[in-house]
Formats: sequence, structure tokens, C-alpha cells
Amino acid sequence: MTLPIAWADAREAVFEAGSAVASSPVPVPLVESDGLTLAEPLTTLTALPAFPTSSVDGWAVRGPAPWQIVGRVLAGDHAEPLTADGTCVEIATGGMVPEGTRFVVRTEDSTVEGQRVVSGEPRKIPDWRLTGEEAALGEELLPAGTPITPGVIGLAAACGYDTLLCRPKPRSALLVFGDELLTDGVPGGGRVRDALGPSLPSWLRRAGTDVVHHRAPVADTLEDHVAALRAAVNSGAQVICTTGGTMHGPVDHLHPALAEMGATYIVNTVAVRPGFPMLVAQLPGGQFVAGLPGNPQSTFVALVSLVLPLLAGLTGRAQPAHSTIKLGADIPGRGDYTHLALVRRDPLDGMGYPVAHAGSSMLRGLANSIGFAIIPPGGRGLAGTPALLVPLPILDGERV
Ligand SMILES: Nc1nc2c(c(=O)[nH]1)N[C@H]1C(S)=C(S)[C@@H](COP(=O)(O)OP(=O)(O)OC[C@H]3O[C@@H](n4cnc5c(N)ncnc54)[C@H](O)[C@@H]3O)O[C@H]1N2
Ligand code: MOO
Repeated sequence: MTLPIAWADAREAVFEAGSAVASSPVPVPLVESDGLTLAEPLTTLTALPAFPTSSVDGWAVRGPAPWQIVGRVLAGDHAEPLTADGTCVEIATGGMVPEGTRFVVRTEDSTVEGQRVVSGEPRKIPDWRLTGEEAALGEELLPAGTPITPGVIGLAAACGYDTLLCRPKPRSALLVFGDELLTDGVPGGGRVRDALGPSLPSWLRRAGTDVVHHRAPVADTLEDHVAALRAAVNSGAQVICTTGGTMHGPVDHLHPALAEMGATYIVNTVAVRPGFPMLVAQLPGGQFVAGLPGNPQSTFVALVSLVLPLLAGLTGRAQPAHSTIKLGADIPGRGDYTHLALVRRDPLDGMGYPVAHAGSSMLRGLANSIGFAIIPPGGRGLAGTPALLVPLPILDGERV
């Protein structure tokens, strides 16, 4: 029997295996880059702003009042210098402030005589933005490995990027094993509904992959397991997630199928509860197989424990960070194993509470949880103290 490895070591092993074969950078147009990963630092191509910019509608003035109007600068115009004291130009918000300007006087703080001469008072805080106020030329704004979000895309556009050098989303496949699984209707008579086939693709997309192949269920024979894995390889998937069959029961064929395909284990059983039979192996062609245990909650323990670090490595991101949450109730440990305990965040006190109905075969607790509190080996979680948390890949707004 294989000895389970420590949970933290398992995460590190798959992260490193993924990082070793991280996808090659490709230039991607800004509007298509959401959800991808920066392959190089986002560095300014010019100072920001690139030129002194008026932040109000008004007058750019030189010398003491009154000022003779000698021109007009709209946003987008190139401003000629103001060369003489006692002159000004009308300026629009976003207009380039002419060289020689002493102040920008707001429209509402000024009077104009005969459409030619302006008087007025500048405010104490200058009403224009200096070159480089937001960022200097060549300054690194974000490191390589940053997930690209709409905020990153906007910043890149403001800097003058047309494309970003990105690591693409890994392509994934899902194979659901189990003859007992019904794909429709009400469970009974020994059959259960397949709860993973319909839900895991969405979880995988939230985790940052493109799901390119999906088969549920795969029959409980070695031949069909091998055929399904081969089809997943042929689909171009880099990460093949399987569910069920990770143990060594009469119809658990994952290990024999991996052996038949010449796979090498990166992680094979982990000292974590629930979900310990989880595994990650690599096929001779380089594809990863993530074997997620069939008990549905254990599937998700394996998703956050192994698949997320693997995807992070493949995209050149950092190992997913844990967050922290103050516990609202005690959580028991699981001896020498790490205990990943589903918690929900209470909307009133903000604390993490273990959920009811959190057995490894149940999904009721998971549906309103934010993630798993990490109870380390030999420890237990105490109410009122902070615990580390592995978040589920849920989107903002999907939980309180
Ligand atoms: N002799 C032992 N048996 C088991 C042990 C053990 O230590 N010794 N560990 C148990 C643990 S822990 C887990 S977890 C499971 C892992 O089993 P497999 O990965 O081989 O999964 P299956 O046997 O195929 O299924 C387990 C369970 O989950 C249900 N299932 C599977 N797929 C789905 C699905 N898509 N939707 C809904 N439910 C699913 C399946 O019907 C079984 O009830 O092994 C234990 N056994
Ligand atoms: O991996 Mo199992 O979930 O501990 O039931």
C-alpha cells in the first residue's frame, strides 16, 4: 500500500510539476485576455500621464492676472507653449497643459471680459496632473504571473498596450467513472445521480481552465477507462480530471488504467481527510491525470488540494495562497492527517462555521460554503481563533 504524503508536500509537488511545463507565452489582444495570466511584468511604456493634463475645464494661465486669451486646447490637442506673461489658453478637462503654464483656473472661478481677457483665482491645490504622477516610464506595475482581470486590462490599455504576452488557460477534460450513476431522473434502487458530471465543468471553468472534453459516465471496465483516457488525450486536454475509482475496489480501474498507459505518479494518496485517495499522475505525452475520489465532497477536497496548484503551476502563477478566517465554533482535528473542513461565512459576524451535512458523500454543506478550513495534523480548530482557509473557486457575489 502506498503511504500518503503530507498535504502541504502534495500541493507543492503538483505545483512544481505544473511549473516545470508551464504553457508558452502568446501575445493576446487585450479584449481576449480576461482570465489568462501575465507571462511578463506589466511595465509602463510611457510615464502616466504621458504629459501634464488639466483635471478641469478652465484656463491655463501664465504670469499675473488679467490674461489675454491666445488659444484653446481641447483633450487630444498638442499644446504649444505659453511664451508670454499675461496670456492664457482655454483648456478642457484632459487637455495637455502648455509649457509655461503657472496655474489652471477653473471656469467657475473666472470671469471673461469681451471674450478676450480673463481674470480669476487659482485654487490652492493645483488643478492639473503632473507627468508621471501615476507611474514613471518603465515602472513595473504588476509582476509576471498576475491573473488578468478587467482591472488589469484597463490598466494595460491606459499604458498603451495592444496585446499582452499571456500564458493561456490550460485545456482540461473530465471523465466521470461509475456504472451506478444515473444521468437523469430520481435516484433509487441502488443507483445514484451523477452529481459531478453536470457540476465539475463549471467548477473547472471557475478554476481557470477551458473544458474541452467531457464524458460521463465511463463504464466500469478497464477497457473503457483506457479508451476514455486516450480520447481525452486526443482532445488536446493538458489536465484530465477523473472522478471515482481511486481506491482498489472490485471495479476501481483508475490505477490499472494509469499503469497500462505508462503513467508516472506525482502524488498518490495524501494525508488529508476527507479525500485521501486523491492522486496526480503524468502520462508519457506530458498530460496530467488528476484522480479525484468519487465521494462527492472528497472530489472537491482534491480539486482545491491538487488541481488548483497544478493549474497555477501550468499558467506561471504563484501557488494559490490561503486566506484566513476567524472560527465561530470548534472544529476537530483528524489525527496525523490534515482536516479540510467545509465552512460557511456567517453574514452577521463574518466568522467561519463548520457546516452541517458535511459527510464526504454529501454535497449539501458544500453548496453554501466558501471553502475548507485547514486543521493541521495533530491540531484542532478553536472558536475565536483564526484558521487558514482554502477557498473554493467561487466568483465574487456567489456567496455572502
Ligand atoms: N476498503 C476501503 N474502502 C474505501 C476506503 C478505504 O479506506 N478502504 N476509503 C473510502 C474513501 S475515504 C473514499 S473517498 C472512497 C474513494 O473511492 P473511489 O474514488 O474509488 O470512488 P468510487 O468507489 O467510485 O465512489 C465512491 C462513492 O462515491 C459515489 N460517487 C462516485 N462518483 C459519483 C458521482 N459522479 N456522483 C455522485 N456520487 C458519486 C459512488 O457511488 C460511491 O458511493 O472509497 C472509500 N472506500
Ligand atoms: O476520501 Mo473519503 O472521502 O475520506 O470518504
